[in-house]
Amino acid sequence: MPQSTQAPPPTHRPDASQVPERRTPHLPSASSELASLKIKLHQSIRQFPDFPAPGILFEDILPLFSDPTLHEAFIRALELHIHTNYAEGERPDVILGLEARGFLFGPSLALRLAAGFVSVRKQGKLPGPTETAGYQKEYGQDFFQIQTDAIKPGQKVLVVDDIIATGGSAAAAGSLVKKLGGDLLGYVFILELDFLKGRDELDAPVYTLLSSQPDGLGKNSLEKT
Ligand SMILES: O=P(O)(O)OC[C@H]1O[C@H](OP(=O)(O)OP(=O)(O)O)[C@H](O)[C@@H]1O
Ligand SMILES: Nc1ncnc2[nH]cnc12
Repeated sequence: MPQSTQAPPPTHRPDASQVPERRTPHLPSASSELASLKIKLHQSIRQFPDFPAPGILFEDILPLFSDPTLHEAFIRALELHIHTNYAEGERPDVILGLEARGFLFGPSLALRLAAGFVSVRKQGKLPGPTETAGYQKEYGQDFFQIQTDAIKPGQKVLVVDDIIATGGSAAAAGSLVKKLGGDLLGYVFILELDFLKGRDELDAPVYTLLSSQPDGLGKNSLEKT
C-alpha cells in the first residue's frame, strides 16, 4: 500500500488562556441517590382507607414492583445498606422473609448478598417439623411457622418484610429465629408506620427505607368505592 504523501493535519495548540476549565462531571453521592429513590418510592406507595377493616389506612407497596427501574433501585438500596452497615464476615447468612410480602424482595436481596433465603409462613402451610409463634398485628391475630431445620444454630439472620406496623409479626419472626439458635442480626422494612411504635417491640436493630406517609391521606390515597 503506498504511503500517504499528504502532510499530517497541523497539531492544534490552543492558547491555554482560552481553554475552558475542565470540570469533573457531577456524580451524585450515594446519599443523594438514596434520597431521590426514597421520594420515588414514597410516590409509588398507595393508600386505601378502611382496608381490610374500618379505621385501617392500608399502605399498598405493590406498585413499586411493577416498575422495573424502581424495583432495581430499591433492591440496590437495600444491598448498599447491608454493605455499608455490616462488615464482611458480619453479613447475613440467611435472609428470612415473612409471608407474604416479605417474599417479594427477600429472595432478590438474598441473591445479591450471596445469602440463603428462608420463609416464615402462616400456620399450616409448611410440611415437616415446625416451630410456631402466635402474634397480634394491626388488624388481627395470626400464627407464624418455620421449618425447624431452616436455620442452623449460629447462622446470622436478617428478617425482611414490607411493613412494620405494631411490630407483632416481626417480633414473632424474631422469636422463631432465636428458638432455632440463629443469631438475629436485625430487621429491614420498606415502610414503618412510626406512630404505632412497632420498633419498640423488637430487640435487634431496625432499618426502614421510609416512614409513614408524610401527607396522611395525600395524593396517593385512593378513596374506597
Ligand atoms: O407490624 P404488624 O402490625 O404485625 O403488621 C405488619 C404485617 O402485616 C402485614 O402482613 P399481613 O399479615 O397482612 O399479610 P400478607 O403479607 O400475607 O398480606 C405486613 O405485610 C406485615 O407482615
Ligand atoms: N396499615 C397497613 N397497611 C398495609 N399493611 C399493613 N400491615 C399492618 N398494617 C398495615
